[in-house]
Amino acid sequence: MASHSRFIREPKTVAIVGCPFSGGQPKPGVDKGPIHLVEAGLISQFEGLGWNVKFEGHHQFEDIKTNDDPPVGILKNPKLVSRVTESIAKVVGEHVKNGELAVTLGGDHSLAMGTISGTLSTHPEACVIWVDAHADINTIESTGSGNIHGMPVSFLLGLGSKVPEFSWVKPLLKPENLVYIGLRDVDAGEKAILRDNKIKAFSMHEVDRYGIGKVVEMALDHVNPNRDRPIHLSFDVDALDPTVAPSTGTPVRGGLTFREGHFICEAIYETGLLVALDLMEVNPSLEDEASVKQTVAVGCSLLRSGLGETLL
Ligand SMILES: NC(=[NH2+])NCCC[C@H](N)C(=O)O
Ligand SMILES: [Mn+2]
Ligand SMILES: [Mn+2]
Repeated sequence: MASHSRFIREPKTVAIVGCPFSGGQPKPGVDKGPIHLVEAGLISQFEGLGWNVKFEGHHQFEDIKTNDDPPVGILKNPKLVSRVTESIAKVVGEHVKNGELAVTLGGDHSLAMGTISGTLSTHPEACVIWVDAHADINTIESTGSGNIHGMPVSFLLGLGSKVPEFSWVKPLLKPENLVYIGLRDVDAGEKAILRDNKIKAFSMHEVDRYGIGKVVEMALDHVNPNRDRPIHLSFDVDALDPTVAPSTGTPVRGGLTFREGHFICEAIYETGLLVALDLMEVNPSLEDEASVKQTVAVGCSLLRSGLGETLL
C-alpha cells in the first residue's frame, strides 16, 4: 500500500481550495459550506495526519461581475457559473501541476466543472470517481431545472448542444474514464445519456447487492484497471443518507451509510493515486443546528479519510 499518492510531491502538501459559491442552484447557504468546514478545524486535522497545509483563505467571487447574466435557454446564471468555474479550474490545475493534493470545498457541485477541468489539464489520463445521489449529467436539452449543478458532467464530456458561454471547458473527459457510485435520483434524460454513452454507474442497488467493498473494487477495475492512473474523487455529500448528512440542498433517502461513505474515501486513498478531492453541497443554512454540526463533521471526516486517516 502506497503511503500516499505517487503523484504528490514530498513533503506532501494539501492545498485547500475554499469555494463559497451557490450560483449553480437556487438555495442560499451552500456558499457557507467551506467556511464551516474550515472553522470546524479541517486545517489542524489535516496537519494531524502529517500533511503540510496550504490555505490562503476562501476564494472571493464578488469581483466576478455579472450584472448582465440572462438565462441561456433555462440555464440559470450561466455567465457567473462559467467565470467562477473557469477561475477554479486554473487554481486546481496549478496545485495539481505542482504535485499538491487539491482539496476543493464547495459550494455547489457546478464547481466540479472547474476542479475536474483543472485536474485534466495536468493529467488528461486521470479518471473521475463521482460519488453522488445524482448523476449531474443533464445537458441544455435535458435539464428540467436549469440548475447548472445538475449538469457539470455533460460539459466535461462534451455532450449536448454547446453553450457559447462555456466554450472554455475542454471536453477532456472520456466516458470510459468516469464512474459513479451512490446514484438513486437520476432524471429520465440522464438515464438515456448514461446508456447511450456506456457510462459505468453503481447505484444504491449495486451497493446493496455487492457491498461497498466490491463496488469500489469494480469501479476501480473499470476506470483504472492497472491502478496506475491519477484519480479525481468528486464527493457530493448528498450521496450519504439524509440521516447521516441532513444539511444539503437536494437530499434523497436511501443513501450511503456513514461507513460506506468513509470506506470509499479510505479505499481511494489506499490506491496511492489520488490527485484531487472535492467535497460539495454542504449547506449550513438547512435543517437545525444539530444537523448542521453533524453534516459539517461528516464532511471533515470524509476528507480526513481521503487523506489517509485510518481506523487503527
Ligand atoms: N449536485 C446536485 N445536488 N445535483 C442535483 C441535480 C438534480 C436534478 N437532476 C437537476 O438536474 O436539477
Ligand atoms: Mn447530489
Ligand atoms: Mn452532485
